[in-house]
Amino acid sequence: MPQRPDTTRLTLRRPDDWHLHLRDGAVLRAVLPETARHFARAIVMPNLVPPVVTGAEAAAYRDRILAALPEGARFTPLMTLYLTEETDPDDVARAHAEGIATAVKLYPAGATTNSASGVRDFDRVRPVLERMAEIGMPLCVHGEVTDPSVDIFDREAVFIDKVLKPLRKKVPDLRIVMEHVTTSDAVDYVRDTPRNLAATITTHHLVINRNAILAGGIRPHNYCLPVAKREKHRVALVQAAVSGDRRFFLGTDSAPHVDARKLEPCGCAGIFTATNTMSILAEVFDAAGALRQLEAFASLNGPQYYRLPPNEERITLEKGGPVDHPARIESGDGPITVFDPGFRLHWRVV
Ligand SMILES: NC(=O)N[C@@H](CC(=O)O)C(=O)O
Ligand SMILES: [Zn+2]
Ligand SMILES: [Zn+2]
Repeated sequence: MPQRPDTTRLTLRRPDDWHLHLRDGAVLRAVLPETARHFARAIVMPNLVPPVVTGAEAAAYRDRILAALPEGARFTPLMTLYLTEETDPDDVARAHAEGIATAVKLYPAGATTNSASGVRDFDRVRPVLERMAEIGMPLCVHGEVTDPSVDIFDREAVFIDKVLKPLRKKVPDLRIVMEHVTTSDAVDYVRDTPRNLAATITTHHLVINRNAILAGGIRPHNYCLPVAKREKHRVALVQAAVSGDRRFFLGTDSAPHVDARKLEPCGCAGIFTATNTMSILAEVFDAAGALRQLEAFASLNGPQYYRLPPNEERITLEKGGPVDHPARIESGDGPITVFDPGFRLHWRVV
């Protein structure tokens, strides 16, 4: 007889976060322990001010992260380089060969928080992309067009047609990760693409749809980019995440901003989920009857696409009475609100 799954305890390989914002200074020191507690590695986003563009800048940022780690933490930051139209292909290749940079990050200029130095003319970065294709270095993409005439809820779908498809034709050997996908269009595109394309899915996009931002009052803490879409898109994301399909894996996009910056009349985009991500994911996968796929999504598919070994260590999650997480964490620059999924959590990392 097949063994009945144990639905109150779940052991999996230690997870990794394939899309994470750690910031710098006081905020870095406040948020890093939240990720290092559960995650072994993370792809660290380079959108600091000024951005992390060169290999030397990535090495210096990595050193600041390592210096901010709590005593005894076992956590490896995997660094990314912020792609600009001035990026030097040789510098990128060197940083990759030396193990300083794992990937390059493409922000269309103006698409999201701290993306002003991003790419306007994609032909100008062709030489970098071609070199990356040669050496097998992945490109992480913020997949939204910035054309103000395109509706904000359509910017991801339009990006696929107007930017990603042509780019993949021009540089077919480039290995791409579509970051934080939010639409069934992106899920379908990844599913229909046999090679060199994968996608990260965030914690919050598995949980909220656009009502969580706008219904019953405006909720800045649920505002991020790409903005959450209709319920049918959230359902498509959950289906992709629990499917076991190796091309979908966890990138929390945990993006801390101090509350003062979130609550301004023009508040910034980003949701901070590092603190309760594993509890939320267990709840989502449990509700979908797919707890056994959580390891693939959080611990196996990412390393496979990045051609890294999965972690040997294990973590155990346990289901019990309601689990409380702090509503906010303190940083030297002010409080940072932790994402509220809107339902009680019962899973905790033991
Ligand atoms: N996701 C967000 O809304 N914000 C991110 C940037 C990004 O990942 O696009 C940030 O840096 O705050
Ligand atoms: Zn982004
Ligand atoms: Zn991000």
